[in-house]
Amino acid sequence: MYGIPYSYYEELGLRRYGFHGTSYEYIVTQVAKHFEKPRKELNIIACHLGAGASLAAIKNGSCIDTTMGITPLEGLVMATRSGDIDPAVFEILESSRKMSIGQISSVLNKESGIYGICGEKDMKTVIELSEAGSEKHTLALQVYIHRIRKYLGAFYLHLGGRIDAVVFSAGVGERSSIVRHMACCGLELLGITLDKDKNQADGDGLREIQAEGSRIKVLIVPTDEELAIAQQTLEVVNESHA
Ligand SMILES: Nc1ncnc2c1ncn2[C@@H]1O[C@H](COP(=O)(O)OP(=O)(O)O)[C@@H](O)[C@H]1O
Ligand SMILES: CC(=O)OP(=O)(O)O
Ligand SMILES: [Mg+2]
Repeated sequence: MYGIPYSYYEELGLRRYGFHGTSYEYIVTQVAKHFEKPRKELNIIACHLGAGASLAAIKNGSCIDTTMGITPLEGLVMATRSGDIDPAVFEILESSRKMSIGQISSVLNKESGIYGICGEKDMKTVIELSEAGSEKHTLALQVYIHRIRKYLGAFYLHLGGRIDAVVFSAGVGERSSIVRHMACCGLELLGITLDKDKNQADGDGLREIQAEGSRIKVLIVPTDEELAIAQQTLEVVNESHA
């Protein structure tokens, strides 16, 4: 729920909703298989970090919280989306820049996020330029990571720390060892420790990258939303013929 008048929920269906459900469904299935555990017993924090990005807290195999809202604009700082922002920004831009709601909304969706901060939306390039010493690109990367960690902490508490795994998925989550390292850095006391070499190693398929002795596993799970859609479609078709 949003903390706004209840009638908006009743009359307009205005509530938090969430996205990337197809990817999370696929991830839960893969992780349950990997741990040979019933999915009803699986607690994970899943990080779907693509151009659009979100985190999901998954308890007993079901999502109990996610960072996107009624639209994909809420939550993490993404490639071009701002993520969480004070709604007062609308009023400020409307009065100072004479922008319409539609124009502001378009800027927050298409010209904000890491692109808004540093002028580059491809995370691979942002990291390269940051490593080459660009302050703007370093700032964008730090803001991006800061928001991921904020929700990682929140979801850790939602799950009472009883977590089987933190999962990284989608373009950035699967391919960027630096983002994974920055997201998990200093979390040893929470039971999350990455293995430096495993995190940096090339590979494909589901793999574990936590250090030995890390209470919580850290996984890379290549997501496959197309396959998940095909499988779910097949289930529906089979059910309707049953
Ligand atoms: N090696 C890499 N390091 C960092 N980011 C990467 C790497 N490879 C791809 N990406 C990033 O992954 C993102 C795209 O992820 P993807 O899940 O394919 O996106 P979409 O949300 O469009 O489905 C892009 O921002 C791209 O820069
Ligand atoms: C919801 C969303 O933004 O998805 P993606 O960017 O992964 O296409
Ligand atoms: Mg995607």
